[in-house]
Amino acid sequence: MAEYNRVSECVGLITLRNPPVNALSAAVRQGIVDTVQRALSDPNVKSVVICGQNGIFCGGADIKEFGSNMTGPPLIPMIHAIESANKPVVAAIEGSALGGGLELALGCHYRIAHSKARLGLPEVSLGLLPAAGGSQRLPRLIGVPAALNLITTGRHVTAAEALQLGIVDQVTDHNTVDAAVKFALSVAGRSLDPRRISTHPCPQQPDLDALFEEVMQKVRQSARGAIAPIACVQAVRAAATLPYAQGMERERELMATLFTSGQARALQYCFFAERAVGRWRMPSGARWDTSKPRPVHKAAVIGLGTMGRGITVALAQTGLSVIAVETQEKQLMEAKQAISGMLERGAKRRGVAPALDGVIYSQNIQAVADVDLVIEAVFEDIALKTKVFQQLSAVCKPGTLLCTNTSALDVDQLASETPNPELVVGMHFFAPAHVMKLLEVVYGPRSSPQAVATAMQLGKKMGKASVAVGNCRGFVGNRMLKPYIEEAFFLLEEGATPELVDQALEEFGFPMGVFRMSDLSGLDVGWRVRKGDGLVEPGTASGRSARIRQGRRYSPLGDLLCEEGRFGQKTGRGWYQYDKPGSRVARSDPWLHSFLGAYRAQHGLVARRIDHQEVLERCLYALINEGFHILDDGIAAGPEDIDVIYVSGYGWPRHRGGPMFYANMVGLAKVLERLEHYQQLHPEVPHLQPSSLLRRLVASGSPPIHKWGEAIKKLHSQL
Ligand SMILES: CCCCCC/C=C/CC(=O)SCCNC(=O)CCNC(=O)[C@H](O)C(C)(C)COP(=O)(O)OP(=O)(O)OC[C@H]1O[C@@H](n2cnc3c(N)ncnc32)[C@H](O)[C@@H]1OP(=O)(O)O
Repeated sequence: MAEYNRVSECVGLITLRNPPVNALSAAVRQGIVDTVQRALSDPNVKSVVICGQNGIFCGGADIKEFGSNMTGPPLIPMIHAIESANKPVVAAIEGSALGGGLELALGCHYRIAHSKARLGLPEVSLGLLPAAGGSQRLPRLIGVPAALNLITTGRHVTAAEALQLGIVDQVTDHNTVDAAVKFALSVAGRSLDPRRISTHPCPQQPDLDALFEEVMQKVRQSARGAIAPIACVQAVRAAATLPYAQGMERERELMATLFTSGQARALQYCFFAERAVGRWRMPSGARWDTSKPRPVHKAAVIGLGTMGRGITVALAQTGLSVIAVETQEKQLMEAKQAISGMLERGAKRRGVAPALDGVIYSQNIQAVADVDLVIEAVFEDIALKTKVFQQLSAVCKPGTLLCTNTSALDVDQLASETPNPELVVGMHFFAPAHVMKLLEVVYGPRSSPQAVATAMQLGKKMGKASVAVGNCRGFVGNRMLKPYIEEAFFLLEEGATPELVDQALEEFGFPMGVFRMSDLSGLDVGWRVRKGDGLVEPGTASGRSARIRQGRRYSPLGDLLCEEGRFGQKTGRGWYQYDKPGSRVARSDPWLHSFLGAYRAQHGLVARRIDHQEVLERCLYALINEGFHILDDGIAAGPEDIDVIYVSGYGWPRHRGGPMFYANMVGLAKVLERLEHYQQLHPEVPHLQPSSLLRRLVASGSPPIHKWGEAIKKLHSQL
């Protein structure tokens, strides 16, 4: 709702009240309509100030209302009434003015912002466009290029940048409402005609067509199939080329298509899923709201290879003191140089001082004696990690949390090697660790809730999408990736090429298909894991039996490439060829195609035509099926956890919401039917065997994704 007061005798003060972000719910919109009318009809009121309670102006439309029948006064006429008012209306912006919140402020005649405020039109990230006049007013106010940038990226700007762009009229370090009231008094009685943005023409822009063509091309390239950024460009184009009323009509048409689109649903689901994963829970019943994190002031990183360096940077950038340990002097010196460089570049980008003094380098593990938390990032070898954990247990002060960055080893086994297994959790970062958003916090049966709470809080401080998951082979992300990669290998055996598979996945929205990604991360990584699992048999034994290992279908294609020294980009050859080792531009490799032909002939395989649909169904449904196993095993608490992991760490296109959301959109019955179909064709592939949870969900009527939690609980209790 909105509260009305008269202050300084002749200023009507309207305060938006809808915690936590004063979203423009039906009640708030009604409150604004009523209070604005009251202020305008009160002859004692000379000017009006609109502010938000609790230090935030407005977080925009209430996203929770979007799925339902929207009631209450619509935004556009409400904002129009403010702009047309015959008394000056001033927006007092503290905290955030985002989306509909900024559109409301753009309808006001003046905007005063606190220096710490952030403003933006982030609708594009929810699959929408600023459709309460924002796409028409902002270009008129700040010009087409700047408006295009803000509206197509959804980025938030600081108050200082907003002032420079001309979005706000004044920035204050003091009480924003007081400043706005003073300002409102000073402008009472002035002509408002020049202050009504909708009446302005768009500032002239030379070569408008070329500008829009260039931006459209850029947006299409980066959108990876998302439709909202394109609609945003079209809406701004309308602002630049049409009178306001016609531009508004175009804005409405474009929004009508976006508003009900699957992409908007997916993106809005992601918004809430990212917040939901912070409310973690463990099978033991431990939860985020009953588990208190320990304070972490000082941390240590053991092992300064690629991962350790990135983790050190991520920790130092949060303001923590970090002890970075590497036992070999040469490696330590190299790491110091690399970490300093990363900190300097990061600080330059963010316009702050680099936290170089926050990191102390040491060759001696004794240096970590007084830290609150250690992250071990040594080579992936259980004997080495066990030794490190035993040393840490002896050296660290009581209560120090011991975390491992392992991506493949058993966190429980490591915990069992320490006298305090309750203090051990996995913190699985993704390379490069100071850049990638995802962090899997892996708990074992003995990890204490406090240890999980501490790792989750630290992840949040580092700006990571932190997801608490149970301990199993590959945790959540890599466990689901395994069947996805295996299906891609099988498709090559059956007649596909890396180019075909990658094209299908990239058209779906992945930034890179599975083979280009494998070339980037290195084919030797998977080879080492398969060797460790006893799956690799050197040489090229032929016939069907060579492709059945440990009782299931196996493709040795990746191993054969590694035997040829083709490790991907780093060797200049992999599934593709590169100009030179380290080069990033993948080119089709005729050698690979004849290798595949010879391989098929040797194994008696006849290549058949494979289309994009089959690539998507085989790779994605196998991955999704593993996701259902993970939910059934209680490794992930809910589908949101899996989806956040895939969107923030594995390049799953955000506008498709994550694998489990995608399954929900496709229809669980359809996913089940296709898995059954492929399982019949490939009975020796266990990962195509539909998970029992998927079957049970379909049998119980395929509940929508937000009801899976209840369904899983119910289905488990019936077992
Ligand atoms: C057909 C015509 C229809 C016309 C429709 C008109 C369309 C208007 C366009 C819009 O305005 S769309 C909304 C645009 N706004 C945003 O995208 C902002 C989203 N919010 C944020 O970015 C952040 O929440 C924040 C405002 C910067 C605050 O960040 P902070 O880290 O402090 O808190 P959070 O944890 O993110 O949020 C707290 C709590 O509030 C919920 N919430 C936030 N914003 C909204 C919102 N706009 N609507 C509903 N709920 C919102 C958030 O979900 C958290 O609650 P939860 O229970 O933990 O999930």
